[in-house]
Amino acid sequence: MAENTANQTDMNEWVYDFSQDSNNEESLVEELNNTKINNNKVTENIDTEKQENNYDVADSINTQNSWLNQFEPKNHNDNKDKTGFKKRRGGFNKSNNGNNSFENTANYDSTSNHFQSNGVEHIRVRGRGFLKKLARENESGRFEYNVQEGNTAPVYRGRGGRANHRGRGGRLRETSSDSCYENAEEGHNKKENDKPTGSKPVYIPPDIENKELISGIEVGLNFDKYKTIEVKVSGINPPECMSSFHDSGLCDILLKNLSECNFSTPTPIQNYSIPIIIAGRDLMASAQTGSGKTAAYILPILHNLLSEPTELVFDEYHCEPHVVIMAPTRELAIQIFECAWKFSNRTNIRNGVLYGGTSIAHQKSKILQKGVHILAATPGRLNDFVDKHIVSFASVKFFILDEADRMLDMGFKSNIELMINHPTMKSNEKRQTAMFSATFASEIQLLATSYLKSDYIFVSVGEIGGACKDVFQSVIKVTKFNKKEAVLSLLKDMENCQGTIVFVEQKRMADYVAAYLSEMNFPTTSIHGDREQEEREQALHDFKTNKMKVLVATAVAARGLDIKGVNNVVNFDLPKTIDEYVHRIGRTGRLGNAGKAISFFDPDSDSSLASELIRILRQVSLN
Ligand SMILES: Nc1ncnc2c1ncn2[C@@H]1O[C@H](COP(=O)(O)OP(=O)(O)OP(=O)(O)O)[C@@H](O)[C@H]1O
Repeated sequence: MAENTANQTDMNEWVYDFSQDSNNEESLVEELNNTKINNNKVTENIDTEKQENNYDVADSINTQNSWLNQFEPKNHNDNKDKTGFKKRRGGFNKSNNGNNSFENTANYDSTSNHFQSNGVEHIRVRGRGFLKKLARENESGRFEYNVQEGNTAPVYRGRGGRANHRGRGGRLRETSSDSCYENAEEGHNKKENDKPTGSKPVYIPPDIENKELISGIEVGLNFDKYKTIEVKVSGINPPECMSSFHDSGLCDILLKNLSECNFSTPTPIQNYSIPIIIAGRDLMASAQTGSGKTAAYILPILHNLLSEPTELVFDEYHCEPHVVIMAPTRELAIQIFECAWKFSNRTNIRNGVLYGGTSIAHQKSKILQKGVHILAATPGRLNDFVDKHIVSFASVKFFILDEADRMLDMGFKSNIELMINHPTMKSNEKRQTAMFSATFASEIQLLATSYLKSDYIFVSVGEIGGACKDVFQSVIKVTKFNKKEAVLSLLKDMENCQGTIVFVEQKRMADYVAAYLSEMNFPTTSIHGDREQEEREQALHDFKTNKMKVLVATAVAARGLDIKGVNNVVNFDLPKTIDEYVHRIGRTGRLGNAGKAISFFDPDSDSSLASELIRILRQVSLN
């Protein structure tokens, strides 16, 4: 019987034999259950029987709460912490009182609902109406939350410890009735659907201040391998692809910006997309994660705006962007905005971003101040602005769907259709439309064609939906009861766990795992849809600046996020679909850099993914 910890098994011992052609799903599942892969091998190493190691099996087996109970800090001696707040069912409150094991948790995040034992009291904030927040500045100038009934004072938060300032060094939460009702967004916080309370703190995000943080990933050793990837192009009369940025016809100012951003050689998706978009053609494109799809559409769009300038229409009530870029998550919308901003340097191009969880008034004033040429947005907030006639599509030249397959699946489709069919939106024929993703199921491709001109071009770089080959993938059999220890072992075994993203399926699990790892002295933060937007951005900031070594995330961080120094992705829970797996592991191994992805395969819950998982692993091993 194998030992109950991940590090007691040699992960290379069991090599999956890809020569056995096993098409039968059951046998694949069995294979996964019994042995297998690492670098496209599956290893068996975690025994399911030592569950009691984690928690009391007898009273909890097979119930969700019991599964969560294993994360309960061991020293709880009553159901309430000293603040008087009841512990969550199956979970816990975090406070630094002496009653629980979090008193020594040095590192769990720095924001309001995460624990930090720096001698400052940090209380988990449980939602509006349940816990009132009081901003109190501590000695370092940093704000924290205190529990005090009846206090609804505005709360300010500073990253660098400066109060009453916005920007990276200080952020403002205003108290207003300006509420967000959107829901068309991944990781959307349900609390945002609450009726306005009149005292809801509204988050005003910082302006871009730290250019270093948006400077992008550096080219890795395997960058040259991009040249060997097969590219397929279909459609009538496709424009010639380019071979260098200097060939591209992009205007000089953009070439200068490119060189400042250390973009010296285009990636294949850029080689093909840039000429196609410059030529005015519609495009559906697929290329592996981390291969530069964002610049592949931003650069030709900027070129068009600069070489064929048209008047920007806006007044104090509304604006008419020339370019609308849709993304499924807030953080991705921000990232696209930052990318456009970076390449618009020295031009008169104005960029804007709209996303939920933030002050509507603030975003409105931002885009109406001077108008915007390029607007990156999440669907819910954009729809809201369109409904309120703040944004009109009357001047749209380009409509872009990033993560297009996600934008057109059931979750977002109706929102996208609302925009595409909006009375102010130009017809397919009169606007240019482009769609990008690393995954593109054929039924979504079919649906997508109805939004494109009939002579659109389709480009695929490598296998559509294939995993990035620079990610070393391994799968370990771990049952749910042993995952906690397995992830701990993995982190301990890593020479340096800096830059590790741990993916989980449930929002509350993200908090539990993050709290547990913090307790085990791994500086960890979390991002998921139940966190306030300010906390989500703070978590990403802390992870990007290496303040936190580990980021525990739900699907909200699976797609598109481009973070330097992500070396490892751990699938604590495997996702439900193989496409999400491909996107998750694509947070590492970007732009020719090597990365590692380790997935816990639980036969009880993951067998439906087994055959697809093996297909993806085989693809990589065969090339
Ligand atoms: N030609 C280039 N030269 C140097 N850096 C580049 C180049 N193209 C893109 N990059 C950088 O590569 C990183 C990945 O780019 P990007 O986020 O656009 O990838 P992507 O294909 O959209 O990934 P995903 O599928 O995960 O969304 C970014 O940091 C970007 O700045």
